[in-house]
Amino acid sequence: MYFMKDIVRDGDPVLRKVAKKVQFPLSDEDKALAANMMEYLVKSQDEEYAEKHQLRAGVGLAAPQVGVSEMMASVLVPNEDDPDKPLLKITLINPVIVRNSVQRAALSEGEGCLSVDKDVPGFVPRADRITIKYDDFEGNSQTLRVRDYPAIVCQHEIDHLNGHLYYDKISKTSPFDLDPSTVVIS
Ligand SMILES: CC(C)(C)[C@H](NC(=O)Nc1cc(F)cc(F)c1)C(=O)N(CC(=O)NO)CC1CCCC1
Ligand SMILES: [Zn+2]
Repeated sequence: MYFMKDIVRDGDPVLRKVAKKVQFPLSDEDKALAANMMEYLVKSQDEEYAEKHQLRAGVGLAAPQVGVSEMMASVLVPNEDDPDKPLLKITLINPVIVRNSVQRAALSEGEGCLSVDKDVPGFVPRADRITIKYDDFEGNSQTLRVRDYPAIVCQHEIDHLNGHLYYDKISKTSPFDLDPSTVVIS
């Protein structure tokens, strides 16, 4: 299980590297890494456990954030209506975004990051819909099409694998200006 002490913070060079592709068959270490990353997200969304262990409730976690420069990220987007049926629960291995909609989207509250302790205000414009090619645990290539909030989370995590942080994408000149055609997601 990871705790906040295990999460690498901005300033550590590992967050600015392009991570290495994961090799198949998965090593025991990589299997454990995937399990531990998803476990963090599950436990951090359990209010009682998160409170007890002072965890920030996470919807996504990328391997570089726990100090492992490999192309693996976990995503767990809860479903307000039914906690037992998350909107998206997936481990993305060697993910590549192969299609971006022209339509842009941004979270109305801006973004944050488990690895960035400071608050950086401003809209983070992203694609509203994306198609991701990734490998599953057996090494088979899979395709995932996501839109809106789950797509924002996937883009945020895949950025981590390529050394990007959310605030890199906030406009320096006008952080709260948005192209009028951008979908604002609350
Ligand atoms: C940085 C933090 C504020 C902890 C953010 N959580 C979040 O935005 N809210 C949240 C948490 C839940 F558990 C359930 C829920 F529906 C909403 C987050 O996990 N990330 C993931 C991250 O830092 N990955 O590297 C930041 C988000 C900003 C936009 C997408 C991911
Ligand atoms: Zn992040």
